[in-house]
Formats: sequence, structure tokens, C-alpha cells
Amino acid sequence: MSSLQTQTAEWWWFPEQGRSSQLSCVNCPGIDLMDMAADILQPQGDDTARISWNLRRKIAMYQETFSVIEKCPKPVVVAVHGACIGGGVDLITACDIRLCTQDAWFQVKEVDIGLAADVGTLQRLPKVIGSRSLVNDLALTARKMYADEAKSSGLVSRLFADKEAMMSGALEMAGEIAGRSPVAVQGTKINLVYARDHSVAEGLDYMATWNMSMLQTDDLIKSAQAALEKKSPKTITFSKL
Ligand SMILES: CC/C=C\C=C\CC(=O)SCCNC(=O)CCNC(=O)[C@H](O)C(C)(C)COP(=O)(O)OP(=O)(O)OC[C@H]1O[C@@H](n2cnc3c(N)ncnc32)[C@H](O)[C@@H]1OP(=O)(O)O
Repeated sequence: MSSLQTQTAEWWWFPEQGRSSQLSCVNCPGIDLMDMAADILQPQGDDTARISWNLRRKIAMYQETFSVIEKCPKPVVVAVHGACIGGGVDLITACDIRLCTQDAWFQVKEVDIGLAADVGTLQRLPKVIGSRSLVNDLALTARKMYADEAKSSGLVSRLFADKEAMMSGALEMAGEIAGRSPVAVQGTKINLVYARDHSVAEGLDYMATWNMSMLQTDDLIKSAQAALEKKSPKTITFSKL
């Protein structure tokens, strides 16, 4: 399998006490262009049908490597510094919260290497950035988008002066999320992803079904009690989900 070149990829997990959040720090030049030649460009099979079938299966496998981030019930915070190109954009658009440093830049570079991005960018970026014109501009011209535009367009929600400041902010944010009830946090992520892909009526219906069981959690009582006592949710011990 071709690999995604990730010059820096560090993952933090916050699993203690069922706390829910994950953090990843990336600087990613995209798919390994050397690996790609051996893998994608030489699909195996006895005839066109079989070659195509095998290639389709491989593409689906690549797609899944990013979709699992979205399927993970725990929120994933991604912190980007430097270049985030091609597969890097596929990766970050599958994450829940995106942060970057002032030196970060983003590039949907696939058209430059002769292909249509096929592992998530074209499907998720339009849902992340409100402007279809901007998405088309980025995906069709492969121009670089720098940090300020990434922030103003909504691709990232917070911008930091440098990697050190970003990692401190990102860890604090992940800690804030991890300090909340895992039932509330994971239910929020799952319902937000569902709502993105469905009508408001369908989303509300799904939510009602979700909460008919989840509202019965002890976490609600504990959290409401802490709120009444003006205590942070981080002071509560939630059982592992
Ligand atoms: C599972 C994946 C699924 C989806 C795939 C999606 C498709 C894509 O990802 S398309 C995008 C592919 N990536 C690129 O086209 C990036 C090309 N690289 C660059 O633009 C630059 O190298 C850079 C990342 C901006 C870094 O520039 P700079 O700091 O000036 O360093 P360089 O001298 O250019 O590179 C250093 C060294 O790294 C090699 N390299 C860089 N990127 C790749 C890559 N994507 N694949 C393989 N190798 C790469 C580069 O050739 C240099 O190697 P040397 O041996 O030192 O010459």
C-alpha cells in the first residue's frame, strides 16, 4: 500500500477515565510519489475487468484509512504546521477540529499529478468550507492556500504563531473536550456527522432515538449537579464508555 508521507505525525490519546478526545499534529507532503508508481500505477489482474476491480478495491481501502477518523466516536483534533498537501488535506478534512500555525499552507495538489483527488477531499472539503467557488478554485488550480485564508475560509478554526503555541493550545483544547462526559462528547460528534449528511428532519429523528437512551446516563445528573455548584466538569469522575 502506498504510504502517506507524514514528516511529523504525533498522536495523543486521552483515554483515562473514559475521557474522549484525540490529537494529531501533522506536516504532510501527501502521498509518497515514489511508492505510488509501484502501487497504484501498476494494478494487477488478468483483464480490464479484474484490473479495474482490484484498483477499485485498493481505492476503497485508501478511502477507509481516512473515513475511520470520522467513524471514530472520539473527536479528533488535528494541528497542522508547514505543508499540508494532497493526502494531507484528505486527512485533515476527516478530522473534527483543525488548527494550524501561521506558517502552514494547504494544497489540493492532485490535478498537478494528473488525478482527481479520490480519498475524501472532494467529498468533505465542500462541507468544511462554505464557499463552493473557493473549493473549486483550490481543487482545480492546485494553488496554495496560506494560513490566514485557511482561517478566514473556516478550514481551520484557530491560528497560532508557531508550533509550540499551537501544541500548547491544542493540548489544552483536547483536555477541555476530554474533561467532559464521554456520553455527551461522543454523542455530539456522532450526531454532528450524521446531521451533516442528512436533512434537518432526519437529523432530529436520529437525535431523538439517540437520546432516548443516552439521556438516562448518570453523566447528566453528575454534570448538572456540578454546573449548579459552579464546578468544572473536569472535576467529575465519569465512568469509561
Ligand atoms: C494514501 C494516500 C492517498 C491519497 C493520495 C493523495 C494524492 C496526493 O497526496 S497528491 C500530493 C503529492 N505530493 C506532492 O506533490 C508534494 C511534492 N513535494 C513538494 O511539494 C515539496 O517537496 C514540499 C513537500 C513542499 C517540501 O519542499 P522542500 O522543503 O523544498 O523540500 P524538497 O527538497 O522539495 O523535498 C525534500 C525531499 O522530500 C522528497 N519528497 C517531498 N514530497 C514527496 C512526496 N510526496 N513523495 C515522495 N518524496 C517526496 C523530495 O523529493 C526530496 O527528496 P530528496 O531525496 O531529498 O531529493
